[in-house]
Amino acid sequence: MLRFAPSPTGDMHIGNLRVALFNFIMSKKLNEELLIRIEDTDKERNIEGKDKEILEILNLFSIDYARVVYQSGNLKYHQKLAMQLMSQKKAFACFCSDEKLEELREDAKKEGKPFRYDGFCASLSDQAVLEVNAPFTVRIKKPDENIKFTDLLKGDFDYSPFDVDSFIILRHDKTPTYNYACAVDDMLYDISMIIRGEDHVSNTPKQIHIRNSLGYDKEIKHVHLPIILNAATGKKMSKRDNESSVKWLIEQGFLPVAIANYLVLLGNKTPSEIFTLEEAIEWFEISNISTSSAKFDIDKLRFINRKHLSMLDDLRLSKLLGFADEQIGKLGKLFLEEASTLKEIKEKLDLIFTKKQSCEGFEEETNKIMECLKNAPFIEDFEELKKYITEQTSLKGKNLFKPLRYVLTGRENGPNLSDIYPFIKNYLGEIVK
Ligand SMILES: Nc1ncnc2c1ncn2[C@@H]1O[C@H](COP(=O)(O)OP(=O)(O)OP(=O)(O)O)[C@@H](O)[C@H]1O
Repeated sequence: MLRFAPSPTGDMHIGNLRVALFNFIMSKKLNEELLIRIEDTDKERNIEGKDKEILEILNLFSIDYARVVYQSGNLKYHQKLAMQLMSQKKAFACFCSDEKLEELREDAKKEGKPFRYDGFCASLSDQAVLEVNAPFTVRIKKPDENIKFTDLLKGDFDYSPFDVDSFIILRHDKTPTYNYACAVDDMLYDISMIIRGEDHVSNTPKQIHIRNSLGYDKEIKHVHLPIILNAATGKKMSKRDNESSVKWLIEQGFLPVAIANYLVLLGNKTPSEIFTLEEAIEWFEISNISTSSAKFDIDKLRFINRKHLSMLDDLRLSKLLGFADEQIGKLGKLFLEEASTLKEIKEKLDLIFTKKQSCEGFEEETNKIMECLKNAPFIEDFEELKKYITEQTSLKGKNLFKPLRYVLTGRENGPNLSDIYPFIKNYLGEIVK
């Protein structure tokens, strides 16, 4: 089983989505199930409703999963297994106060060394532990040997016991810390491959050490994907960045298929530039992913979105634009030279259908054309339409074309009227109302 494990701490961004997509693709390739695990143990950072939003986004992208679990639901296992570790002397009660730990941190800083726990409580006798009447955390003992693992993308890693340290697994309130809950859950759900962002590389030896200590010997494969950076700030994308939020991109009119295409293409060797997820499942290889971080390039996404919009079925596009007429889908595609999203196409359509004022400098001509069209019979062809208006109004040349374009499209430039007309001829009454 594979897993995608988001925290419900903000809007899902495209860095998170890329991880979800790669897990989905690999679950299909390996013919294994995908688990969604909502990592909600850090109560203070959780935001109400974000879990539901994440699941809605996964559905929108057709990322199908076998089940959803909430990490907080496994508290009893986290605690039970911590007791097991304590009884086996692989973990110990730590009574060190926050103040003392802060002092150790300060000392390490002064010496230019990384902070490590000094091991004081590791050697307390059982009797001493029983006699101390103070709150305690549970720490796992650091490993005796180096923790090694191979990342399928980044190669071999080797961490000394000093790197791993004796770290807290249960807090004072006996809730699990991030690494502990994560390691236990990956074991409980029989996860075979962990695909996540490289911000988790340093967590991996700790999580392996926890499972080793619990006697779990099934090897889990690891893939740490490069981080996607915010193009403007050059920093790791965060759930607080609006313009990388998946919700925002969808609201702007980017198609899920295009966003997925962009995210799989980004920093990857692919046989073509434009593809669907189903196609990507055919040829996807972890080893083709670049190990360097990538910047989110919205212009590239706009280009890919245009391509997917142009490939959409006309009726489907029209429905996405709020109509149910394939002619409107065809019309929408005409605007793809200048529009890249559903929202931008919709803006052009709105200009056609909203009530017009008057074309500047051609007020009289505009009125004449409007009146003429209001009384016109149904005209099939644009050449005939021009002829008809000229016959009725004597307008021609610039005096005909400028106001006519304005009357039909609500603007002074854009695709050829002869290209637009076939798709709007059925709506003429509405357009000149
Ligand atoms: N900028 C990023 N690029 C690529 N992957 C990322 C990025 N940020 C997070 N991830 C990955 O997204 C997955 C879900 O993580 P999580 O929900 O904790 O997101 P987060 O953005 O790190 O959240 P928070 O900012 O609240 O810690 C993890 O596998 C994480 O490694």
